[in-house]
Amino acid sequence: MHKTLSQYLVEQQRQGFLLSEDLKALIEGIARSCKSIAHVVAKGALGGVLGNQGTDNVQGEAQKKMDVISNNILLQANEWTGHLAGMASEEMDTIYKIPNSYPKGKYLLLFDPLDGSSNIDVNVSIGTIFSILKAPEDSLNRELTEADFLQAGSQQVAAGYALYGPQTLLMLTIGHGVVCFTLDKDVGTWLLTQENIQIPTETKEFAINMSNSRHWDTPVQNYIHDCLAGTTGPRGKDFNMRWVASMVAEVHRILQRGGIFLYPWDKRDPNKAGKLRLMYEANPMSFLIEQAGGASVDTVNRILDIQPSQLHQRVSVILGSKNEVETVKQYFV
Ligand SMILES: O=P(O)(O)OC[C@H]1O[C@](O)(COP(=O)(O)O)[C@@H](O)[C@@H]1O
Ligand SMILES: [Mg+2]
Ligand SMILES: [Mg+2]
Repeated sequence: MHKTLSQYLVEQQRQGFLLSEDLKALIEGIARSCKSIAHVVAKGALGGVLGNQGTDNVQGEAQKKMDVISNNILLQANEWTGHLAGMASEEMDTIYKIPNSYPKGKYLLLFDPLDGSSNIDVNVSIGTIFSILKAPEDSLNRELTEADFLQAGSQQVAAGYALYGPQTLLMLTIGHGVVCFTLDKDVGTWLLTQENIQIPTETKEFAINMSNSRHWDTPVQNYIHDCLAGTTGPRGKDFNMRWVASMVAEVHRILQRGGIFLYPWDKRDPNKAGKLRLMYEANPMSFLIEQAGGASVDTVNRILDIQPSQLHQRVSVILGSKNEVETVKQYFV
């Protein structure tokens, strides 16, 4: 018999893994929101949810209808529960403070409501990424500010993602390893299907958007060049390549069978630190990857140690199998 998400969380509490009632209920609430999003995603053209919304988000990216729908589902499902002080999302200009008419809680929820937007209309895997922080103690008796969210990824108390693919999955860490739940759509329940997920330390598979290669920095060019050289090159082995263009799908593959994922800084827009967002993508994914025995860096620095200075901050990301990340780091020193 598979355990349900609630049974798993109660068990974690009993084992003393510092899981408050509020945090437990918050995670269950996020999982319920992801179930709703999965339902809408699956309707596709029948639900009239494909295509563009006709608006841009704060980062100047065209929003898909599903970006906006998913964002609203997460806001509406979690604002009234009393577990949160505020929320922040890739799709909102600034933070969302819990309205005064609702009870205020002690956690902050940050999310990428729909990751892999370019894949929505072509029926390729997409997901929802989330990160939970504690609101600073002193913020509970005053107006919440953006600065309250600017905490290093190492401060996360939980993180995870839902993956809307051939199966609907929920990957979760509360700081004690990584577990995976599969949505049983017949009964609408998340059931525990994998525990103690461990990323193999070695790999022969990389994921990078090769079309950007002429814009890469020299260390990235050198690293990929050596991978492509295969058995006759300095790495002495043949590599395979994958690029789904949904970070959730790439990270999921790496959590299952190892690999390395790179979305590095490049010269297309030299003032941008990278494409991916630190608070909504890089931090939660880095927490999961480290909890599964992998590594995650910008170039040489651990992503979870970065002190954010802006809510929508971007970052260069290199994550995956530990020894391969270590190898890439050597190209930067
Ligand atoms: O289209 P590109 O440049 O290959 O970028 C793909 C990357 O962009 C992202 O889609 C960004 O996520 P959003 O869809 O949430 O904007 C990542 O999931 C993915 O790794
Ligand atoms: Mg994303
Ligand atoms: Mg997104």
